[in-house]
Amino acid sequence: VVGGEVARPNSWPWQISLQFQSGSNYHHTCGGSLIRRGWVMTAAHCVDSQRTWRVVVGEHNLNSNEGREQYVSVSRVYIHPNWNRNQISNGYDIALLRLSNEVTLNNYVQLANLPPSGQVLNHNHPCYISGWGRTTTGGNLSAQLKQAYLPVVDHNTCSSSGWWGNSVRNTMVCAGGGKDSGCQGDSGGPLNCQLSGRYYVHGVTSFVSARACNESRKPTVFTRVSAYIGWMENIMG
Ligand SMILES: CC(C)c1ccc(NC(=O)[C@H](Cc2ccccc2)NC(=O)[C@H](CCCC[NH3+])NC(=O)C(F)(F)F)cc1
Repeated sequence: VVGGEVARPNSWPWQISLQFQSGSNYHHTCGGSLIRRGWVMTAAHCVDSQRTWRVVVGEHNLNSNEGREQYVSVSRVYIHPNWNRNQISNGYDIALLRLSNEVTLNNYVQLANLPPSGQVLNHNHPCYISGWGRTTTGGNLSAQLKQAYLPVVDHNTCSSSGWWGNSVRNTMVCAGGGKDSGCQGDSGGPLNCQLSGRYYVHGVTSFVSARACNESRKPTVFTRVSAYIGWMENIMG
């Protein structure tokens, strides 16, 4: 996350860290959202390679053990069948991870609220991105979970010339476009949008400008969760 601030610990209790094994260590690579005690929603581009994954829930500082973390391995990866890694602008950047066992819910670990199928938010609807991604373009990951206020940019604006043009579809959500943005390492994480006093995970972080994470008029682009509710329910049962 470029800009924004460090989140109050566990204030986004469905936020997970997706990590891959490298030797005897694990490295954070993407975010995700806990949507059932045994299921995580993330981006397809995070998991379209053969790696040993683990999910950490209840995480805040990646570099210290704060006693709230639960570590669980991934038993199966379900990537959307239409995902094409060479055509990120086609969308379908969404995947489900079946966990090898169910996590315990508590004050630090909660399920995400998902939006109703088909819901589209209006321009400037209040949302926050959260993640451990780079804090500047080309910079380092954040040790602590960060958040930034990224209001929705409607499709009409986001797909206009000077903005993302025809690189965005209405199965995506744009948000931000100013000084604050997502950045590498935030992929797969949630766009948390407020609806009548509760937060819903309305987006899955997908892409930013290749020039600069917070390039102006290139809002962070998210997979629109409400476009994939049916697919997810089919997989999870
Ligand atoms: C739609 C098409 C024109 C398009 C394709 C790719 C991009 N962006 C990108 O590729 C930039 C590149 C980059 C790398 C490092 C630092 C800064 C920027 N990376 C990204 O946007 C990666 C997803 C890449 C998936 C590739 N298999 N996502 C993210 O960084 C995140 F966190 F915002 F979700 C932007 C647009």
